[in-house]
Order: sequence, then C-alpha cells, then structure tokens
Amino acid sequence: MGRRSKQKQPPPAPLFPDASRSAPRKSPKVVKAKTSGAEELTALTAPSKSNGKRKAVDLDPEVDERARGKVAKVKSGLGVQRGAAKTSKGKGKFTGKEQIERSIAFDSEDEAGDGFDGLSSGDEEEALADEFEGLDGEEHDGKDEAEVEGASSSGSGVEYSDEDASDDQAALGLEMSGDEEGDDPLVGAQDEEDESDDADEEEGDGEAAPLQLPELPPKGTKLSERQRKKYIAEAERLELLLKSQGHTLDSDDQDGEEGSEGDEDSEVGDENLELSEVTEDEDESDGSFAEEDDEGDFILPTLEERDAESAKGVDLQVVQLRMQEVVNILSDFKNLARDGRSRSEYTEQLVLDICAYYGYNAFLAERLLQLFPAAEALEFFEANERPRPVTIRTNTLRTRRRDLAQALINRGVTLEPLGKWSKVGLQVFESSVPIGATAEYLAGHYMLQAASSFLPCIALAPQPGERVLDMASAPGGKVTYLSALMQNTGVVFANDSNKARTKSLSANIHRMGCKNVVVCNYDGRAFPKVIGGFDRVMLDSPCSGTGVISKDASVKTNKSERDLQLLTHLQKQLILCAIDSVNTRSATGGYVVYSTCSVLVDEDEAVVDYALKKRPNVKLVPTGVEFGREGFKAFRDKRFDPKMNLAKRVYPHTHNVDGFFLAKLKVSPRQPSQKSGEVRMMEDEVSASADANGDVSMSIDANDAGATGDQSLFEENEEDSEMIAKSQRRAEKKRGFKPSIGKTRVPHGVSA
Ligand SMILES: C[S@@+](CC[C@H](N)C(=O)[O-])C[C@H]1O[C@@H](n2cnc3c(N)ncnc32)[C@H](O)[C@@H]1O
Repeated sequence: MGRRSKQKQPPPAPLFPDASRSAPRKSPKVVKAKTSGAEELTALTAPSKSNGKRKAVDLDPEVDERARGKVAKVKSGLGVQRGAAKTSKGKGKFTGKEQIERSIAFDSEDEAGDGFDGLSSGDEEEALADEFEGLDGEEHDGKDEAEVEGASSSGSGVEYSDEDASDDQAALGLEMSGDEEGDDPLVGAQDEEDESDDADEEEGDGEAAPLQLPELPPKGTKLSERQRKKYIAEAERLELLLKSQGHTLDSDDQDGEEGSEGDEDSEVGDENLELSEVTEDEDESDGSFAEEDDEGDFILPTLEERDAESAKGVDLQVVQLRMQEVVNILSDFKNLARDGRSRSEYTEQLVLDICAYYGYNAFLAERLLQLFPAAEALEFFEANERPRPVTIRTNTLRTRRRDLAQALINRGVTLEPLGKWSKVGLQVFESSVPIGATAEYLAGHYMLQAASSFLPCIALAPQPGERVLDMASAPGGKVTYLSALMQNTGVVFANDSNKARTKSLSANIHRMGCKNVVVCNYDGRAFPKVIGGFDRVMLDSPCSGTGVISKDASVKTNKSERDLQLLTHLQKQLILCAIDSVNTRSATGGYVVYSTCSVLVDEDEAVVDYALKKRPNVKLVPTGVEFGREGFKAFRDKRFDPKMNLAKRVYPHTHNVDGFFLAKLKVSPRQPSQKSGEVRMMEDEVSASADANGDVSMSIDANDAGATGDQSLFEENEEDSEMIAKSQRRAEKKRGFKPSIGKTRVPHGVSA
C-alpha cells in the first residue's frame, strides 16, 4: 500500500453535482466541477457557498485533523484536482430555529408512509440487541455500503446500509422536470455556485472581453517549448470561443485576428509570453526523477532511474508532479509528447506512479485508469481518498422524513434532504450525537445508508403485494427499503449465502419493522430451484468493491486478475439464476435489477451483456434513475448490447457517492425456439462455477430445476441430459468427490 493511502482519511465532502464532462480536461491542475443537462438537475449536491457553514459529519474526530493536513499538503503541491471535491470551508451550525425551518421546508411533499409507529415494540427489543451485536465487527466481503457497518454504542461508527422509500416510483419523484432544480436547496445551491463561477468568467455583460491568457507567468520567465505550445493552444481556444460568441478581437491583443497558426504562435509568444533566454536554474535535474530536459520538457525516467527511485524511497511530491506531467501529456499527446515516446510508455509510468502514490496494485490501477481519460482518472483516485458523505434513509414504515429530520435536528444534527430524486434520503453534515446510536436509529426510524445504495431499489420499484427476491441481501439495507416500498405487503425473500451475515440481516429487518420479509440462507445459484416465480428479483451482487475504496482501502491491493475472473464468473451465474427466478408472466413485474458497488466493466456491463446473450428473452430497460452516466456500449475491444447505455454508473468524483453500477432487465416469456442452447449453457456455468469458487458445492439436477412453471430453464432433452450428467461428474471429480451418477448434491446452505 502506498504511503499516501496509509497517511490519512480526510473528512467527507458534501454530496456534489456531477462534474460530467464530455471531453477530457486539458490539464488536471485546474479542474472545476461543471454540471450539465439532466445530471445537473438531479445529481446529489453540496451546500451553497452562502450556507457553507456545514461540515459533513465525521464520526472519527481524528479524521478532521488528518484531513486538514492533507488539504494543506495538496494545496502546497500542484493540487491534482479539486473540482469534484470542493468542500465548504466554513464551519459552524445552524441555529435550532434555522434547522427546524429548513427541515420543515424541504419535506412538506413527503410521501405518506405509514406514519410514526412509535418506538419499537417489546418483542423487537431482543432483535435490536441482536442487531447491534451483528453490526459490530461485521465482515463486509461484498463491500457494499450496506455492509460497511460500524454502528456501536460508542457512536463512533456509521453503518452503511440500504435504503427504503415508500410508495411507488412516481411518488419517489423520479421524474425530474427542468424547473425542479431551483426547488432543491442543495441543487440550487450548487448551481448558484457554478453559475457564479461562470459569471466570473464571462464578466462584462455581453461586451467583448479582451483576450486574456490564463495564469501567464511573469514576463521574462523561461518557457519550455511545451509550455509555450500550451499557452498558444489555450489562446487559440479562447479566441475561437470569443469569436463563436460574436466578439471581435482587440487588435492590441492580437494582430491579424485570423492569422495562421504560425503567425499566432509568434504573435502570442511575442506579445504575452516573452520567451526569454534559457537560463540555468532550478529546473536542472536534482535527481528527483520528475525530470525535464534542457528545454524544460518533461522526460520519462529511465529504467535505471526508476530502480534508483524505488531503492531510494518514493518522494510523494515528486510522484505527484510527475503524474500531472504525464496526465497533461496524455491529454494532448500529439502536441506534448516527446518524439519517439509512445502513449503506452507514459501510461505505464502513470500506472507505476498511481501505485506508489495511492497504494493500488498495478493490476487494479491499470483497470481503473482505463475507465477514464487520464486527468479524470486522477480525480477518481483522489476521490477515493476521501470519505463519502453520511446519508440516512428514512424508514417510511415507521416515520416520515420531516418528523425524522425534526427529531434529529432536536438532537443537534445538521442535515438536509438528499435531493429531489429521493423523498426518503437525508444527508447528515454535522452531529453532536452518534448517528448510529440515537433513539430514532434504535427504533428503526432510519437506516444509515449510502446514497448509491438507494438506486437499485428505486430501479426495481417493487409494487405492493408482489413477490420479490433479494438474492444477496445481507445486511439488509436494500431489502428493508424494498419492504418499505411495498408498504409491508406481499412478500420479500431476503437471501444471503453467508450464514453469519444473515444475523445482522434479520436484526435490521426487525429493527425496521419489516413484516413482509422472509430470511433465507442459500447460495444464490440455488434459485430458482429452491423457489422461483418472483415478480421482481434484486441481485446486488458480491463484487470487488472498487466503488467503495474510500470505505475499504484494502480493495486497492487485495484483488488480483484471477480473483476478478472468479468473481465475474460467479456474477454471471448469479445473474442467470436471478433472471430464471422471475415469473415471466408476472402481471405487474417481470424485472431483475443487477447492481454492484464496483466500477469495473468486467463486473458490470460485461456481466449484463453475457446474460443478455444467454437469455434472448431478456432486454435492458430504463432504470428510472435520471442521473449518473450511461453504461458503456463499448469498452476497449468489447462491444456490448446496443441498449447498454440504459444502465447507470455513478462515481465518487462525479456525484460524491460510492461508485455504483445498475442495470434493469425485463424478462419476457421465452419462445420455444429460445430454449435449447440455454440448458447446456446453464449446466456448464453451474459446474464450472463450483470449480472456480471452491466454496460452494453446487451441482444442479436438470430434472429438478425449473420447478416453477416457465422458469424451467433446465428443461432438457436426452442429449442435454447426457451432457449435464457428464459435466456434473467432471465437476465433482475435479473437486475431489467421487462422481455421483444421476444424483443431485445439495448446495451449501440449501436445506434438503
Ligand atoms: C453487496 S453485498 C449485498 C448487500 C445487500 N444487498 C445490502 O444492501 O445490504 C453482497 C452479498 O452477497 C453475498 N453473497 C456472496 N456470494 C453469494 C452467493 N453465491 N449467493 C448469495 N449471496 C452471496 C455476500 O454474503 C454479501 O452479503
């Protein structure tokens, strides 16, 4: 793990609007969060400058101190980026009156919910005690926010779990209209901030502003060829911008307004840059490995230099500088790269530096880097160094958001609604009480739950009275939300293969007053054999957790390529089982939501695409979540389903939420012609997975599967049976079992 990752964990920044960008930034040094389009209206947002007195709640007092040190350090360096991470600098609290007014103002439209049921009834007390036991020291292999728990009586912990909301999707206010942004105190606040920034830039109220080069060095400063090109490129960009807005250029600023490139080069250079004689100065190599040649151009370290650097010990400031140089070059490779150097050489150096600076293993650093333009990737890595804001979900089975907000405000909590997109979410900025141990928490009035974790439940949109399966549900953040959305009607099967984790799952279900939930402990791949025919299925899949690195830094180093392969294999099996557990003739549903708290394409689009190919009766449909980025339709050499854009991705650096992926699938009845190839696939999948994962003894008898009417994906013909039997034997043999003939071994966790 790199030094940086060991160093500090700064305080959570407020939720921030998406800094969506259509193109990579020219430079990572100046990054300003901009919002655009629908995302601007709906993204999670930060407090305005005007009320920037809040500080996102941090339950660890040490964190604050460390954070200040870090901010100072970053400021003193070149500041890799700060756009998406801008935090309110001021501190302080609202007065009680202000807080109350705010809480009342934001929530008058809140969904009906079931009202306040009072504190937990006597028979829930035991469950509450169990729950706390379960929450302490909870393992979180899935790395979902719902799993990162720490609620304790000391109050220093925050449990991240899932969310609920009541009512249907419409009641959740998912349809955002363009004029809504002003209504939301958070959205509006951020927009104001951005607008004022824009206004600064465009000052002059329509009058032609003189062409100004940004941040020019003092006259006489020596500029390298690369720097000169950069300034010229920037000047050209500004010129084009001004012209496109109908401005004419001042002749003082530039002779020959439409001059050739060459002209501009020299004119801008003469006028503003005053290239001076090269002088001997501190640019000279000091052995710091962020070297420049005698023209000041950055040069990549040689192998020997890298070795020497490793031997000497990494200087983080040097590494940071070098990352910025490389990112800069990669963002305008044609103009800025040195002759003879390839893009991959720069990328390779960047990967090494990311590993050294942030503490990732090379495999993961490279995979994550591939997701974004280089400058944006650094923003992502930076965002992973900061905690996400604390958010809670109102349990509408027990209370209303406005009442909850009021109660918490009375306890000294500073909070605000999460945003228009959720009627049950609250963002906690400051709290003088442990937010995971208030009376309201104990009484199940809310769940500590990361904002991203709301999304799959909103997407699944279960209806009252339906049969729903949550295939991997512990510790229950999402399943308790589903239960509330269904207003405690119908039935929700809350499954998890990890028996230990079902303890906290049950405890949360009791605490939240969910009476329509059945807890079960099967390997998800045992569905639909165990039970099928669901109106909707949620698969919040076990994953690598690359979206929640800020909560679990061990993810940076604990996943190898092989681990990822095994994981994606499991995910592919699970998604097929989820699909096959759906009642394709459901009158009200027929949906699967697949989600992960990983941002890796292999665990996200690739898994969904695989399922779509294997199940021709399934198609992608809109998630109903209006913000976030679209899923990748293509990624590197891979081409995915043309509708993959309907899937959603959110990132820490764009929305200040955990990285998350979700896709919604509609499962239709299969045509007879679609049945054949599936049997073989399914059988192979199940056997192979048992090999790959080792922890599950899984072998499904084709004759038993498909016990749920049209879920009969295991229907087979003679040829299939033969193949299945063979494969079963092969798998068992590999696992050291004596191959059984025609016998089904019961999966782990499945009661025979
Ligand atoms: C991302 S977490 C689920 C979080 C949960 N949905 C929530 O909101 O609280 C993934 C879960 O999958 C479970 N899991 C792992 N492998 C599984 C399998 N083969 N079948 C079912 N559950 C599995 C893990 O025990 C873990 O609890």
